[in-house]
Amino acid sequence: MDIKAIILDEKAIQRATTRIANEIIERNKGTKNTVLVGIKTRGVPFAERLAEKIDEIEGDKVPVLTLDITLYRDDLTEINEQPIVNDEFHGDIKDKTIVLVDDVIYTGRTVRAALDALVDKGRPSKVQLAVLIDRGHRELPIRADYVGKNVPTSKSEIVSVNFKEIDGMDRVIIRD
Ligand SMILES: O=P(O)(O)OC[C@H]1O[C@H](OP(=O)(O)OP(=O)(O)O)[C@H](O)[C@@H]1O
Ligand SMILES: O=c1cc[nH]c(=O)[nH]1
Repeated sequence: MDIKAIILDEKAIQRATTRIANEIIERNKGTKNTVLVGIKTRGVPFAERLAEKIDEIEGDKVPVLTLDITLYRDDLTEINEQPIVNDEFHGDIKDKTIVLVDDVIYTGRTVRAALDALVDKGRPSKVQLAVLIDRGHRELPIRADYVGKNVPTSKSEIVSVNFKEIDGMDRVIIRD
């Protein structure tokens, strides 16, 4: 694995997380009716970190739910197979403000599948999207409301987000 660049280090991830947590609070004038929904795999620890930050800032414990979407797409190829959604989601989202959380947005297909899964579970009052990295190359008309960092990439590159909870370290790298 050739690391071409370290885009964010641990401190930078912390700063981006704090900023997004503040933006979520500001945009929604608090977080009273808010539920964070982390998209597996790394959307989940990111959502948990955002919830922790929101609690620190607002003293408000927002629920974190987990959405399990398994992609059968190899990010290195141009094959665009549809994500498979596994039904592991337990929580009431009716009339809630949902913030979908993922580590990376690329084609947008994962988020589209997550939106489909979500509306099957109930009718949220609104859905917003938070990502740590937007690497461009969208194939669907989907954009994030909260972005840690926009990273211009070529299609052949891969952005890897590493979180301590899963990978033993915090960093975001670009590799070939
Ligand atoms: O916008 P898209 O083109 O759908 O790509 C973004 C998705 O790709 C990554 O997931 P990955 O498939 O690597 O699964 P993982 O998170 O379980 O590792 C990332 O975590 C996003 O969920
Ligand atoms: O480069 C990419 C593309 C999709 N998802 C990732 O996590 N990285």
